[in-house]
Amino acid sequence: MNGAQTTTRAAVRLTGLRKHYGEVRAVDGVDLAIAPGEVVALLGPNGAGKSTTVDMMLGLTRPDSGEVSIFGAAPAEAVARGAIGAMLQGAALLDDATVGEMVGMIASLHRKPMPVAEALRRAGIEDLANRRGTKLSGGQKQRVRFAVALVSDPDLLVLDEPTAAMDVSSRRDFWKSMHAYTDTGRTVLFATHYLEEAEEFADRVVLMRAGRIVADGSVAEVRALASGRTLRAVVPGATAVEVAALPGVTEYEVRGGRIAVSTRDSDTTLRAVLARFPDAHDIEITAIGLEGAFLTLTADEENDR
Ligand SMILES: Nc1ncnc2c1ncn2[C@@H]1O[C@H](COP(=O)(O)OP(=O)(O)OP(=O)(O)O)[C@@H](O)[C@H]1O
Repeated sequence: MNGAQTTTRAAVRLTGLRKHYGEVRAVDGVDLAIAPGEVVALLGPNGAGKSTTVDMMLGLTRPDSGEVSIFGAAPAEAVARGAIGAMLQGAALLDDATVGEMVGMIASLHRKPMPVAEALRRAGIEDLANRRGTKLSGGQKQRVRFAVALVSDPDLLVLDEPTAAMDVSSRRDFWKSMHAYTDTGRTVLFATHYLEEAEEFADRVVLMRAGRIVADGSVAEVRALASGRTLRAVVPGATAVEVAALPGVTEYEVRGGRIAVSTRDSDTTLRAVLARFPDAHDIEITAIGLEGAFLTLTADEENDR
């Protein structure tokens, strides 16, 4: 865990980052180092502090305390150098300009942009080059924002919920283009609500809750933090007291002859179920997924504020 903390020159290094809004501790002491080439998913429930963290990384919000370093420089400098490409939630697009003009305008602000046609191709919107901002669907606008993020040919891409408003097939295409980009060794940090996107596309998952990082590691590591299995079975006549007494059980539910238990040791629990309830049938054991880990690790956030 935190393997990247030891690298000498991190792509991103956040140290003791804090941002409070009155009573709300939007970001409450975040330390994070991302090594060049890593693809990191920033996960967390609504209000966890993801967007505030991203805004501070980009120099859009000034931290109350702590530091942000992007390839060893302050955010404003990294942005001016074209080292960061950002795709923000609902970033404004120009209604009267065409897609090609918009991406071209951003390209002209940078010293070494990639050709506009290439940015459009990478974002999968070559066919929209002449379309005006007002005529774009929500998902198409997202791709235009992606092209804008790419056109400076940045080493670090920061994406806040990039696939919001995209349908399933656009989402798949988006991640395909993203892969093509990360295969060239670029660093990516993306905030998302989609656990499957984190599982599928990130090398590393950083889980935030109430302004803090509560888990950081590979998908498998984060999943293991909330390790355990769920055992479900039809067990005629089982009572709550009997089920609660089964070995290994941490949580249980008994309803209409069906039991569902969370267990630390599913082998032992299963043996006990079969010994005590020979009529048990339709037995199913499932591993806790990233979703289970997410729910466990982000539970009780209201109590933390
Ligand atoms: N400008 C602001 N003024 C006051 N409070 C703010 C401001 N920006 C964010 N907050 C609060 O800070 C907390 C963290 O918000 P933030 O947008 O960073 O969370 P998030 O993890 O990105 O959430 P979401 O998944 O809903 O986008 C929330 O409680 C939010 O209401």
